[in-house]
Amino acid sequence: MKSNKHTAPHTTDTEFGGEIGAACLIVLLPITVLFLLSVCVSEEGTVFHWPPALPSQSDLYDPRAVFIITGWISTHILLYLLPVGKVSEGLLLRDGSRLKYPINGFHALCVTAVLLCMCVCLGVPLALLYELMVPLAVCAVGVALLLSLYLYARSFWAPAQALAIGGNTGHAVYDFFIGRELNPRIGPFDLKYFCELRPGLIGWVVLNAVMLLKEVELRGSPSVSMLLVNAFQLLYVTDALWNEEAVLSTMDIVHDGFGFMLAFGDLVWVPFTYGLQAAFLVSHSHMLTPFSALAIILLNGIGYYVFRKSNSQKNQFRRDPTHRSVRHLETIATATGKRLLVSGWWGFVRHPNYLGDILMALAWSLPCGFSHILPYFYVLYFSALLVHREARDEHQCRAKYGAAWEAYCRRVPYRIIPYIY
Ligand SMILES: NC(=O)C1=CN([C@@H]2O[C@H](COP(=O)(O)OP(=O)(O)OC[C@H]3O[C@@H](n4cnc5c(N)ncnc54)[C@H](OP(=O)(O)O)[C@@H]3O)[C@@H](O)[C@H]2O)C=CC1
Ligand SMILES: CC(C)=CCC[C@@H](C)[C@H]1CC=C2C3=C(CC[C@@]21C)[C@@]1(C)CC[C@H](O)C(C)(C)[C@@H]1CC3
Repeated sequence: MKSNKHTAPHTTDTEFGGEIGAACLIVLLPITVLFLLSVCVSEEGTVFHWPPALPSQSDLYDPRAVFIITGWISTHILLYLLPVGKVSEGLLLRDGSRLKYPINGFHALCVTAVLLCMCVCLGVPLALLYELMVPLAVCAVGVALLLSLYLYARSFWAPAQALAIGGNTGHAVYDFFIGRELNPRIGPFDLKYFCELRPGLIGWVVLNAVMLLKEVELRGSPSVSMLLVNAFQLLYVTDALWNEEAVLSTMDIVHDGFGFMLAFGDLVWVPFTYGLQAAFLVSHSHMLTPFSALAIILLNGIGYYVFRKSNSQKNQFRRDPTHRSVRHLETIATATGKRLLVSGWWGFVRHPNYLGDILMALAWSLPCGFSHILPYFYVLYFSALLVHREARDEHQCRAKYGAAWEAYCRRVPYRIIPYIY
């Protein structure tokens, strides 16, 4: 990949099977979401039933879904634009500038929680959203598709230094999928940053709450499994929004363009597949023994501890290596002037944060029992995503740090799971 700060980067390395892989994913990803949701809400008891009960054409569209999705996204645009919370600067861009981002995602979550409670108190039939899951997902796919077309079109008017390194092969389908522009903005409104943390992530936990309400409607009270899935995933989303500033240094914001992959991932994949366990529990109730409930809580607790501690340690070290919480850690120098941690969490494995995330993913599936593979979809997909992400990051770090990275890999030989991988 070649670029300098004034010429458009020209991408030569492709991922996801290049143009053909991208074309297949654009078609297959939405179909997968609709398939998973349809299986989830069907009463089918065990593993897979073939042929699956696919939704009919009339199940796919409902005007109420269009109204709800438009209202939801508009509410979150308004909450994003509210002048509350601090404003932070992102990392240094190729042209030497830094963008400003509002840090008010946690406020948006709190306002959403208040609105949700008001709806429950006023008797708004929120459980109805359970029946609308498929049309809601179809409508969200439509929004992601329109947004990606807009992003692709506008990228041809963007200055060369605003383009991402990875999405400029010149092959339309691939570039549309990966995304050409790094930080597309309408005035101060950052489209990628907004989509990454607001409508999809908060939508995910709201849909979970709807599943809980539906279970109460059907069975009179929520099951322990449903309460655990809701609590674990709410903790994860609250943590993401509480630590919103840390997102500014993730690969998605710093490196990846904004195209169909992230637009679909943020607006459809996250809200409609990350919470499949709760949707599954509505149609397939599962009783947990007190011992298994405690074991699952412990697993989620350990996963969260590893995830949060390791992410915070690296973020603190990158922000201020002299801070008392990190200054005792052993490091190695790199030619770029930055140092790499080789003790503490980052001396245990090369991606301790991924390990914690995978342990939590497992804890979110176990409350659903073992009668069906569907609640395990998230942990399986997520492990594959993190193995792929680890390989991408490794490639970038090797290019960035050269010999120092090799020394780090010799010192810390395991990538995610000690003695296994
Ligand atoms: N729920 C979900 O769907 C997803 C969740 N995640 C989660 O998001 C979080 C962030 O993950 P991600 O953005 O992939 O990347 P990481 O937070 O793991 O960051 C990787 C970067 O950290 C720096 N780094 C790596 N090793 C060291 C070291 N030894 N010392 C100091 N710095 C080091 C390097 O950047 P540099 O040196 O330039 O600072 C590297 O590029 C993770 O917890 C992950 O599990 C991620 C994807 C999806
Ligand atoms: C199949 C497909 C289209 C995948 C696209 C991948 C995206 C779904 C994920 C890429 C990176 C993500 C992150 C989060 C959510 C999923 C996506 C968008 C994240 C916001 C979840 C909460 C975490 O605490 C996080 C903030 C660290 C995380 C950032 C990366």
